Amino acid sequence: MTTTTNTDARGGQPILEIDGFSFAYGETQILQDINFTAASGEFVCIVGPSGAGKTTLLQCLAGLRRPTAGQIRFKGAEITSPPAGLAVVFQDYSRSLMPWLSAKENIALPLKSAGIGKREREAKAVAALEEVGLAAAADLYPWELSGGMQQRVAIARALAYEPALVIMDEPFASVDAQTRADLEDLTLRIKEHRGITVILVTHDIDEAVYLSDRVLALSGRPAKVADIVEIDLGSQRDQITTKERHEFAGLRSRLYRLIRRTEQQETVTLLPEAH
Ligand SMILES: Nc1ncnc2c1ncn2[C@@H]1O[C@H](COP(=O)(O)OP(=O)(O)OP(=O)(O)O)[C@@H](O)[C@H]1O
Repeated sequence: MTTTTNTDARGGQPILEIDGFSFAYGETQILQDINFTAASGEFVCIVGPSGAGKTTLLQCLAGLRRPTAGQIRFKGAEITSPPAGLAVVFQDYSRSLMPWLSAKENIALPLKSAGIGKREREAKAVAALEEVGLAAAADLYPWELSGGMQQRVAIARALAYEPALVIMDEPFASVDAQTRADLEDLTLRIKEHRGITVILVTHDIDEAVYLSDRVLALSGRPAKVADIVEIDLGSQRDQITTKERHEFAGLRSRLYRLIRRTEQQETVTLLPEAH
């Protein structure tokens, strides 16, 4: 295990450091020379064209895959397997929740593997359900809950673990627009309240601007960092007034251009040569 004493842009110990990171599936290079540092308490969204390698990067951050070059560090220690203090929320809540367990039991299950006693597991599960506004659904099964409620259970399960860093892969992609907005605001509130760091992959540029302190934009094949965009919209976000601001529109256009440029470049590369 390697440890470092780097500091982040705010002068503190960075919670996450991606250092000269590259990844290949066999001969196919997917991500190349990615460098990024997240400060404790930051909300970072990762955007990029489809197939850029965003999920692959998250899997490496979560310790589920190893980089083929470079290093990822969590609290200064190299990630070589899923580290304690880091929780993951996936898009597909229907597959991530156990259908034969109640909401409360789904949340308590990973705590059992962490060696936490029965009464404490139960207390943590109930508290986490309260935090996501689902106290009344503790004894319901996933199939008795709406999609948005199931994703709240998945978020509660991550929170019960009391992580310092939550990694989310397209967590709101499978719910309707109003539920999505509610879940975005819930995630912002939890992040603020708990002071945790969130790294979230999304296809939705508006969502990235709305949620983030910074957006990491990936582009190219293999994907590299196209830009790291500061989202200077203050810590209080509102679905209507924040999105009405001209700064919001400017940031959204800037990110769209970055992503579109990549997609156009790819189209040009794929066109057959003229004879
Ligand atoms: N297990 C795997 N083996 C080989 N190639 C893979 C594997 N998983 C993903 N890939 C390829 O790696 C590339 C990046 O995939 P990844 O899912 O990380 O991209 P993504 O940016 O998350 O895509 P999307 O936005 O469409 O979800 C794609 O070309 C994909 O086909």
